[in-house]
Amino acid sequence: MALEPADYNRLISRDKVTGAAATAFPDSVEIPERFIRTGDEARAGAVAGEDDGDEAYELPVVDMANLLDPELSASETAKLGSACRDWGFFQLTNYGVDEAVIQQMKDTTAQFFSLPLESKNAVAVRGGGFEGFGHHFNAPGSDKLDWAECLLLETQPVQARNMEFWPANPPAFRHAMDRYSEEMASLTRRLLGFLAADLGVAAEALLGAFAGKRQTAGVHRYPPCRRPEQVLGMAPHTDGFGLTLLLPADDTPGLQVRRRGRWFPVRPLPGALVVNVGDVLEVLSNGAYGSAEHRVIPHAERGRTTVVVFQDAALDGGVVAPLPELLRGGHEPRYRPVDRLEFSKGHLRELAQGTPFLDSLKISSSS
Ligand SMILES: O=C(O)CCC(=O)C(=O)O
Ligand SMILES: [Fe+2]
Repeated sequence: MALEPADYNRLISRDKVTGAAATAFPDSVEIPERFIRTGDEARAGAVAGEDDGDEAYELPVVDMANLLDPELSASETAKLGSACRDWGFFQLTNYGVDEAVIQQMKDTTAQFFSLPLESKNAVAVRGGGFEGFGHHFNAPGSDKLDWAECLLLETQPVQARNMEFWPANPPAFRHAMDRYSEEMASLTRRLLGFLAADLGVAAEALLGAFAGKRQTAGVHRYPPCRRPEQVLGMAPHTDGFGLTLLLPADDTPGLQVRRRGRWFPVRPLPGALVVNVGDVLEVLSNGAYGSAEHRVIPHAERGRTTVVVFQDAALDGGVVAPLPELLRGGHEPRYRPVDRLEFSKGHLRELAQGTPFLDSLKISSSS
């Protein structure tokens, strides 16, 4: 059974950005209580690079031009595979999308966020729903807010769009998002061919799992915060879809990836996308790829804007399970199959209450 946007509306609670929150952002010396994360586990953990000198801690970089070059493709595909196995994250360069589409997405996003709050609230979340302009998801057990504002939209398939949440101002936003969304869907298909080669399955098997599935966009703005150690731009989480593609609209750092217990800051390369494995792809790959936890820390002086696209996936019948091809030849499944809707509920429960979900699907090996 497919998960309808309406299902998300019942599962997710988002808050409208109020005038009080909006005035907290520019004047970030006195942080309102609702944003303060002091004592929060979410802020815990060593950050790599701050205290460990020469250790290499950069995210792997994968070059799409190399993937497409017959002479370099095999070694670049191996690099892509090892990034997905070892990090669950990589930066993608030379990804071959028309620069004008990227630039218009960045420009219209910046214009949208610079509008007065009343204009942005023309597309505000409604009734604690999922789509529209607001804060990120809120955990029912906690009323803490992220130091961020965010526009969430269903972008693919086209019939799933709810245009009342697509900003009419700036006037070029809708067109920009439409084109950007199409480009990201086709880039995803290109990447899936190489991921399939790395996993040793037919390209159609992986492409089939993503074909016709939802694409959701998250447009995020993290205002500067003069007390960044007190707040979070986004709490630690994994992404509950197949694959995530993130466009940094500026060069402000802030995203951190958890690997082997430490947080690794992502330094966006000019002209690169940040791509990561979501929970669904971890299961499809039978655990070969890992969906890594990540979080956002605001910058003390500079705002940060990102445009994120989540590509969903599932097997026939709307089931999330390891690709059957990976189980041939006696390989045991490492996750039990679960209906896509149950999967979303489990993931959202994890976001809200911290109950680990993917772990609950893992089949412990009998040997
Ligand atoms: O904006 C970012 O850097 C991260 C956003 C993110 O993790 C998400 O939207 O799931
Ligand atoms: Fe994320």
